[in-house]
Amino acid sequence: MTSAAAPLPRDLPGDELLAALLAGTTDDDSPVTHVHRLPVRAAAHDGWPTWTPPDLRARLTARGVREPWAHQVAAAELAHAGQHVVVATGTASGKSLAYQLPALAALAADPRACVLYLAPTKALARDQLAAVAGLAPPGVRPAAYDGDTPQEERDWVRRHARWIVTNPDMVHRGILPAHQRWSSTLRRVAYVVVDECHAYRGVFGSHVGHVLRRLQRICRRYGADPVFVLASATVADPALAASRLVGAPVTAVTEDGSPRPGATFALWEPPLTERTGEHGAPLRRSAAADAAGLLADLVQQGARTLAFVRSRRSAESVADQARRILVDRGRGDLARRVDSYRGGYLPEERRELERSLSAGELLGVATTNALELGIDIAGLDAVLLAGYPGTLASLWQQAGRAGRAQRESLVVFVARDDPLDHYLAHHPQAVFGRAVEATVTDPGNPYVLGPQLCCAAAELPLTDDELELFGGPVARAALDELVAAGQLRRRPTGWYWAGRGRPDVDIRGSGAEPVSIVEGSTGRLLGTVDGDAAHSAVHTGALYVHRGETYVVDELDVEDACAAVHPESPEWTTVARDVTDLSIVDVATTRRLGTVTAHTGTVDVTNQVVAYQRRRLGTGEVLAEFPLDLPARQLRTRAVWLTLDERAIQRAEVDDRELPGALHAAEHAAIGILPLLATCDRWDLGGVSTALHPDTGAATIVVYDGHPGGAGFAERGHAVLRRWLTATRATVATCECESGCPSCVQSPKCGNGNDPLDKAGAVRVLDVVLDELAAAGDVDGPADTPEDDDPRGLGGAFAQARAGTSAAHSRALRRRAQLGAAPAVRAVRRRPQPDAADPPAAEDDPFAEPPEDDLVF
Ligand SMILES: Nc1ncnc2c1ncn2[C@@H]1O[C@H](COP(=O)(O)OP(=O)(O)OP(=O)(O)O)[C@@H](O)[C@H]1O
Repeated sequence: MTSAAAPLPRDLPGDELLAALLAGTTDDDSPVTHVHRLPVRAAAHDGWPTWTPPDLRARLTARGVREPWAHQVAAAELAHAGQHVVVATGTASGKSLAYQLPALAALAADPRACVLYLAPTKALARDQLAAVAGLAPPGVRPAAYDGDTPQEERDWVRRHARWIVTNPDMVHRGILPAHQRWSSTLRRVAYVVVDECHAYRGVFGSHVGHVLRRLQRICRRYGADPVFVLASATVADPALAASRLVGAPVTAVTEDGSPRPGATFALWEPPLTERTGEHGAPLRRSAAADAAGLLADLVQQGARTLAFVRSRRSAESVADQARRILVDRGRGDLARRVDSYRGGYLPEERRELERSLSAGELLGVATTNALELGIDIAGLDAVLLAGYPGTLASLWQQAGRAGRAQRESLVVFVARDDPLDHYLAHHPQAVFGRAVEATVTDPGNPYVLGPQLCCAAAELPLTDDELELFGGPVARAALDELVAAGQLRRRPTGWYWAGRGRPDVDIRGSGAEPVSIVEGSTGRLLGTVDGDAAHSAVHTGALYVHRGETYVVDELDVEDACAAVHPESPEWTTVARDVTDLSIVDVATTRRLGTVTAHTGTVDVTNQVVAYQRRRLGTGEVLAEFPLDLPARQLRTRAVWLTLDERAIQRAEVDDRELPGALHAAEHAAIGILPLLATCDRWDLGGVSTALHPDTGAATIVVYDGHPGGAGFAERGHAVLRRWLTATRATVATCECESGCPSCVQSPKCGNGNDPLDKAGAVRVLDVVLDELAAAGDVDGPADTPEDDDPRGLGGAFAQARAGTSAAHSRALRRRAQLGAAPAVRAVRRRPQPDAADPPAAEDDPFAEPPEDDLVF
């Protein structure tokens, strides 16, 4: 045991740190599946643009920026020349300077000019505010206008600030609806900065795309034509993604001129243990447990380390476990230098944690992704990622926090017991040889477009010549429908909002009202749960975890959107059981591949949470099951589905008894893998598989977007079907478990309790589908060409998918118009219980509770 005051080893390079972590393990029992070296990159400088104000240059030089890097100059020159630009260079590559230079120069040249800066997180907003305050001359008066800005300060910000730090939510709810009051600012906006633009994806991203279009429209009406500067360290095909986000051509600057220190990057998979879970499946040691051990080891090596985890609760428990390990080793002195960081801490607590980590007083911090974006903490010795953070973009963002000027750092990705993590641990090329996933947004989604057009019309009547900005023909079809539904009125001068008050549009949610969690005995509001997840997460009897504390739900009142809870720490957890029915509304695309057919289209999903199980903590043993009486919920969305005819099933050699389990297992694994190719999480997706679907008359596997109207994920899956299913098959086939486990075919959110599942059958079914794809000469757009990993390839495939989507949405809109404005959802009765002759549909439920994203406001 080391003595309490033992000196720490210092400044070990990444490969030596890794060797220290692995000391005592043999090659056979090493959890490391791959080691990758990221090379050092030298800096490329360029001269200051001639238009740089001398005092700005002096202030930057005083802060250590003696000469700008080449990409900063390239982006700044484009923006200065009036072109929309996206800076897509690495983490901590000085992207801020790329927009600060032209924007502060514009403010210096025109004492009336203003800048709107949009950030996806409060932490980043505050960080940027402080940075600009240090650079801007006094007349600029940078200020924040967000949910935390006191009412009395808001008027001041509107009247006096010339650099306004805000977010898309405030633009949507605060600025645009009150544009008359904001007119003196809006007519002077020279630049709109959209920082960390990859954060705007899926349904939220599609809404943000429209908020930016609305902003442009209103600015133009007041005579301003702002230049958009976007920034992201991790966005695939940045020009395409940024153009889609702002609705105008954007030029990308991607050549990174900043110096990069090298790193050793290890992939790590915790071993299988003796423990078993559902249906006796073997379980791996948890990623959190391994991360806590590694954090303690690294702290003991004197390495300043961040451990990224996937929930707030985990941040605290990993820090706690690491401290306990250090105390057990007699290093109480080091245990005091380990802490946790997450959203929900007071701002001053967070600032203090950031400061002490930067200063080296803290050596180890377990954090949620709250520390992922933009906060200028770099120069760390090591970063641990406990579980895949959901996107490759986030993985690189988090990994980028490690990196010291002189010595190479260490990054360790610790895989969780889940198909995607398992796949990545065994397919290094999927981490290191691949561009980040396409940032999928779909501004044509009728559930986004319609409400957004209402907002626009309520701000100022929409005119014919503005429709192009909102999607052209798709927007016109949506307007016709809104007029038919009485929400808008068509007049010779444009489309007018006909409703009362303002349209109430939530750009972050699906529209479902959030459910309040209230402590019954005190009436204290603990927090809220997303309305979509509420039935699964806070049904009566559910175990609910809030900031590390456990509560049991006494009653969920659906009408009042309120769950009453009491504190309790039982030895069990709860898992909701649900039933899902899916009916096909219309088919947008059909690809016949011999005995298999692939489709995309619109589906109606009806989901009902019908019961819950109590399961023993640790073992997962089912202790009891209780019925629930909750209403069914309905979702009209987009899906991709495969049908297999009799010949395909015969070739796969699955009999009637095996077929439901084979399809169900393939569906689970496919859902687990799709986030590899689209910026979504498995919790954004749902699925249904059945040996005989009434709408297709065949064995069917459906994967659908868990958001009303879809978010582009299903179409993305269809566009890259071959790569998606190849990776799915590899995940299932290479998993060392015998008959299915959480690393391959079990799903944490399966409404059927992961029953039935047939792992071997799934591989054979996927083989047949892949054979048919190959025989049909099917390629995933440009993505299966030799430049398979080229981000432009992904973009090309996406562009194709988008073209299909718009047409499909027009059809969906027409169809909805025929059905009447309110989407008529066909309720389908649940099929009978398992039976070889009439097997049930097995589903994966997107309504279940997702992991936490700590990024958002
Ligand atoms: N040309 C330069 N020369 C030296 N240092 C620079 C230069 N440009 C920026 N820096 C420094 O690099 C650090 C990172 O800059 P910045 O935070 O702008 O990077 P970023 O790309 O926005 O980071 P993130 O990926 O976290 O958003 C800062 O400390 C900044 O002062």
